[in-house]
Amino acid sequence: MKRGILIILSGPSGVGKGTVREQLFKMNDLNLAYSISMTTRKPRPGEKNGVDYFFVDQATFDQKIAEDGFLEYAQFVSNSYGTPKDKVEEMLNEGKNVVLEIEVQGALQVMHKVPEALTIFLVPPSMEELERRIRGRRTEDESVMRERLAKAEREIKTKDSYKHVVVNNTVEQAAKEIAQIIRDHIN
Ligand SMILES: Nc1ncnc2c1ncn2[C@@H]1O[C@H](COP(=O)(O)OP(=O)(O)OP(=O)(O)O)[C@@H](O)[C@H]1O
Ligand SMILES: Nc1nc2c(ncn2[C@@H]2O[C@H](COP(=O)(O)O)[C@@H](O)[C@H]2O)c(=O)[nH]1
Repeated sequence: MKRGILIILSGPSGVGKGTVREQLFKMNDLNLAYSISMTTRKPRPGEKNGVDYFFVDQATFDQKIAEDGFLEYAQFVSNSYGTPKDKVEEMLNEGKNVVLEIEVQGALQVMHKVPEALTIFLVPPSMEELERRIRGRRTEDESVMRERLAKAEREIKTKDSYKHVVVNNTVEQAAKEIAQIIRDHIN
């Protein structure tokens, strides 16, 4: 069986990565599988363990680091996030095109380890719109939101490290552009 490809979908918090990803997963020809990350962040209302994330405490996360169990991991605004590597490997071997929806430090680690990965950076139409989106989601308190927005300014400066940069004007347009990038890559 042909091995799948690794796809990194990165971009600042609140830009719409998760929303665009949901749209992409409706396109069956892309043969996508989602890598569920591990995090020490507390679940938001509606988030499910083993679906949105594996929610763990810091000791469990640190144990996973000690076992060399992550493809990449990073600290993001007071919480740890990482990609469990065994599952990614399994899905790639099953021929799936595996999507990592991760922040910039982790993305740079994967680019180093897997230079052939397809890397896509999603940017907002403007910083004002990014703030509107992250505020509109109502998942973070004011101080965390400010930290995420400050980080976003720095993250966007790394966009040229990615093979593709896509503006998330509308979910449909961004998903369509990313789907085409993936199709061009796999076909
Ligand atoms: N193109 C768009 N136009 C308007 N609103 C959007 C668009 N894309 C996403 N949104 C909204 O912006 C908010 C943030 O989106 P989402 O949670 O998908 O971002 P994210 O990049 O995955 O964030 P995080 O990295 O923090 O998980 C959501 O309320 C979502 O509905
Ligand atoms: N480096 C990694 N970043 C990850 C991973 N899983 C998610 N993320 C990114 O963290 C921020 C914050 O996420 P949130 O769910 O708290 O809003 C966001 O940019 C995610 O894409 C991971 O495994 N590694």
